[in-house]
Amino acid sequence: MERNTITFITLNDHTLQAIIDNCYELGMMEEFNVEGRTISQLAYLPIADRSLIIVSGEIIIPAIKPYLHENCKIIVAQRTINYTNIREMLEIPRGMKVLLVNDGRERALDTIARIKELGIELDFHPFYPGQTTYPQEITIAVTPGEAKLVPPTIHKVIDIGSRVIDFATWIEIFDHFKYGILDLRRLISRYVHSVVYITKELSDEIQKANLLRNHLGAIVDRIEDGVLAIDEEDKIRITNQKALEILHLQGRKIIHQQAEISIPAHFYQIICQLPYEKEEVMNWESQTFFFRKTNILIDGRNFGYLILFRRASEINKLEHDYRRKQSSKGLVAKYTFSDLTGISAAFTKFTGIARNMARSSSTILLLGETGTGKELLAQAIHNASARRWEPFVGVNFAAISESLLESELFGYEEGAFTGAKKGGHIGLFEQAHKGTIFLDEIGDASAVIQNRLLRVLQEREIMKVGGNRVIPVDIRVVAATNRNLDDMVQAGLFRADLYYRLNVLPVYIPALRDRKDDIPLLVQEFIKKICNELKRPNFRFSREAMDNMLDYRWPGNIRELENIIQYLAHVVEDIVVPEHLVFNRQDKVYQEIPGSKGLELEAVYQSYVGKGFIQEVKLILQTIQQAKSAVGRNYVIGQLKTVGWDMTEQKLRYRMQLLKQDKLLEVGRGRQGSTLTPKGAEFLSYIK
Ligand SMILES: Nc1ncnc2c1ncn2[C@@H]1O[C@H](COP(=O)(O)OP(=O)(O)OP(=O)(O)O)[C@@H](O)[C@H]1O
Repeated sequence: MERNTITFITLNDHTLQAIIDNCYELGMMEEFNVEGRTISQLAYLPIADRSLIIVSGEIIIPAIKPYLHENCKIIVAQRTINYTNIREMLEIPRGMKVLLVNDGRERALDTIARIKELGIELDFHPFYPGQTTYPQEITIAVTPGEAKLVPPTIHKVIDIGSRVIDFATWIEIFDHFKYGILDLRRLISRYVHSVVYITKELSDEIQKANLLRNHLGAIVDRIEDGVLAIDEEDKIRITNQKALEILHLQGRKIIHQQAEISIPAHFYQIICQLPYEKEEVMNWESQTFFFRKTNILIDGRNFGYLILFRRASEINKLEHDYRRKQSSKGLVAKYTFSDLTGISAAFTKFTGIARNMARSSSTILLLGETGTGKELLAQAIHNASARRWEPFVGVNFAAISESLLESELFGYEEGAFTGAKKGGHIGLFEQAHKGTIFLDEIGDASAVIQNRLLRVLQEREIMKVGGNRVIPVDIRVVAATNRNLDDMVQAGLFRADLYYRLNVLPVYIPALRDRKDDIPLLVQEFIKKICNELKRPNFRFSREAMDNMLDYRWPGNIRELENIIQYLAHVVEDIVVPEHLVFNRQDKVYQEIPGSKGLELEAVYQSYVGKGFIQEVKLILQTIQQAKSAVGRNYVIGQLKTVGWDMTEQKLRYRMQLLKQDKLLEVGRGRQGSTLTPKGAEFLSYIK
């Protein structure tokens, strides 16, 4: 039997191509001879005699008439979008604003209507030549084959291809050729086949989405915060086991349910009132919770909000564990501004300045006499800064021997020198990464160390001893000294460029004699603290004794005051009188405070070896022993110089303090001298 011929005539090439492709997809080549022409081809490609003409729009009929036989039948095709191309569109979140771009207003509106018929719920805005504006929040465009008309500012273009012949038109074509019911069935099955294809694709997608959702569920369940995601229609979209446990909803299915009726009423009230993007503390069921509420934004559109919540007690535990871990490494700042005692105007002023400076990340230089509280203040600054959860690392330049200092500060690589630990060593700068490094007694740093410090402060990177890689470090520097750095710079003892790097935000801490108003309060605080430690009743000062305290010059500042209270706690019953005060007495000797445990001489010896001090300690003890009577620090420094050993007063004070702690020395206050204890003499002969 001769096959029927159908000829599609369209205005442009790509519409024709899309229609012919669709004929292949639907298997229409088995039913008909299918031909296609654009209007411009009609002049040189004639149409077969008995062909049925199908035009893509009424508008082109007058233009094609001259090329057609008189009695030929014309069908105006109804066109619809090609289902096989809609998958990408289904991935756009429901309700989102989308630009529908076509080559004319009517065709744009028609395409929108067709898409809507498919049940795709997007908020379409038509766009066609001649239009210049569209809602600026739109980022996605859908177009049936007119991608070239999409405005360039749109991020994503989904081309669903040119529209094809709809089902009703195919029936009209079949009817024209008087096809029977069996043929129609074939047509329907071809159509269904193409729909099944897209359904299968979709079901694959759904399967993938389900898998992803299960994955997501497993991940969200592992989060230790309670999680609730609520969409813009107040439906619960995501939750986790922790949230269900806190809300007593275990075993209940609340996903896709209305939040207002599924969540306990008071909790629901709380989450509705929460501000966005801000940590908030709220009570629920007499427990304190930390909440955070965040908008869920996808491609600029709001899809509801996410709530994360956790019991404050759990956060405190975390903090506690963290602090314990850090403090086992010795990297924690214990003190905060509330641990600083004082009421004087000078105290209020310098603590106020320091508190403000804490907020910035700039270098701070603390200047003040010994014992004025520089280290305490450095810790308080760290704890008031944004870095408070990160390490606080202190380095005392008077306390570490020169030979160890470089590797302590910068670390070393494995094999850097004989005796270097396997795996190398992480230096203090690296340990302080993200936190604060406190450079105490910076005036005591040697020229070599000053040089290397300058490089770290300039470059914010370090190189380990024996290493060749630079390691970036993010640190906040707080430095302190009781020496006059200005004078040291003048005398060429301190690098001017390092001084300027350190002296960014200077804080001057006044001596105790210049803030006498603080003395009674400090006395009170130390009595409370020390008596509590010793489990003894508090004592008090007579008016005369307190007057003496106010008149005294306090060369050792608050440290000295604390030591005096410590001493008094051992010798005073109830009330302190002027005779108790050591600085009033002629002999000026502290009585020994009982209760210390002796250390094994070897252990003491090893501890000094470990600090790199043993040689210096030996010299100091020898010098004091040879003097036969109590000697002051200046005497020791002078004697050490004669044997070629240069030592600053600060360094000597620190070492003598250690010797005193180990009960090897009896160190007097101020200008009182120091003598060896019997244990000190024993130790000296042991190390000799
Ligand atoms: N405002 C204060 N309130 C309570 N205690 C304080 C205060 N200032 C200092 N102290 C105490 O005084 C002692 C000395 O303080 P700190 O070690 O911080 O002084 P410093 O200036 O760093 O001394 P140095 O220069 O000798 O190293 C510490 O025991 C500290 O706890």
